Amino acid sequence: MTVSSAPGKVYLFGEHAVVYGEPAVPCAIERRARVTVEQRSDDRLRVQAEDLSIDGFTVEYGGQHDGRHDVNVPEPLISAAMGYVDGAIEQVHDVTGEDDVGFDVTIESDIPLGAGLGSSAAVVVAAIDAATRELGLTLETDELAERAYRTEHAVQEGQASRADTFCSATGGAVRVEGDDCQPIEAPELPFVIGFDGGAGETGELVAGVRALREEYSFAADTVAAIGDVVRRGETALQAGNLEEVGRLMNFNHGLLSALGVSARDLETMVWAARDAGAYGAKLTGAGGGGCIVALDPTPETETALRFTPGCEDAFRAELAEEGVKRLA
Ligand SMILES: Nc1ncnc2c1ncn2[C@@H]1O[C@H](COP(=O)(O)OP(=O)(O)OP(=O)(O)O)[C@@H](O)[C@H]1O
Ligand SMILES: C[C@@](O)(CCO)CC(=O)[O-]
Ligand SMILES: [Mg+2]
Repeated sequence: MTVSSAPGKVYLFGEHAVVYGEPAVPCAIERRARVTVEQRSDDRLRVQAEDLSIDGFTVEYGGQHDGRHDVNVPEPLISAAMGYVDGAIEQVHDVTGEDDVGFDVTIESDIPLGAGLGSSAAVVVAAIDAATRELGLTLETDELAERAYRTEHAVQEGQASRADTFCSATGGAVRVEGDDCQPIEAPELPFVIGFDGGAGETGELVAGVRALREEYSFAADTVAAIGDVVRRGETALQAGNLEEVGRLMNFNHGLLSALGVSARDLETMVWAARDAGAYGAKLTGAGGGGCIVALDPTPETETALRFTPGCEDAFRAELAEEGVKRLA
């Protein structure tokens, strides 16, 4: 039995634009997906996802489509989850050369699903790491990140960046631009997260931005403008100037809004955070619903979010210095 965990993330700057080669700065947070893997004596895959709904579900299958599951979880949720786990195991078969081994996989996670905190990347990174180690192979972090990226790329139908998977594998604050991925130094960042209880479909939201970009040159300019905001944001980060970082987060949010990936609850939470005195606030991740991230060293934003209609949960997030953790 082998166990690995990997963290989720927030985007300080640059989601969506990073898919088109602009830089982005995601930061890993201490909310993790933990994946336990045990090799089977046959070639089947059995996946138990404890947190996919209140009840969790188990699905066992030998091929892509003969899934049988125990509890009443909506079919689209199951096929989405199986896409990531399937993809991760495919990478494991590929990198180890052992393509006829089966696994029992258990996923436990405290990252809300589809909410912009990188649950998919964390699950994929932890699953690939645990399953390769179960077969006696420990991947270097860069190789692990690359394999996890290929999985997200396949599930998101060819539209993914390396940002989420690199950040989850490496931990800390990182900078990603195309295939250039680097850890960066960052000052203490007082993250506050607001969660509306909802989710967005990353693949669909990315496809929406792509379509806008193709239809309107000003949408392409908006994506390029996000890149400019990120570059200024990096300078502000290096200088430890949180006021400027916050102002640029606000700008970044406005541009994401223009690209159609915000939502009413996200706007309400962003404004509640700003009114409470946060340095800045923006949606994080793919959008459409889910989470916002604000910077506030005082308790004001968290308190305000708790009383904001549409906000289901508000919490502080610590930077996760460590990416993948090998637990057993
Ligand atoms: N605990 C889990 N168990 C099983 N599958 C999970 C779990 N957490 C996430 N997943 C898979 O990841 C999918 C969510 O990925 P998606 O990329 O849409 O959102 P996210 O990664 O949480 O947010 P974002 O990409 O915006 O940061 C789920 O539909 C599911 O397939
Ligand atoms: C929207 C996006 O930029 C981030 C999702 O967390 C997609 C990606 O980078 O693959
Ligand atoms: Mg994701």
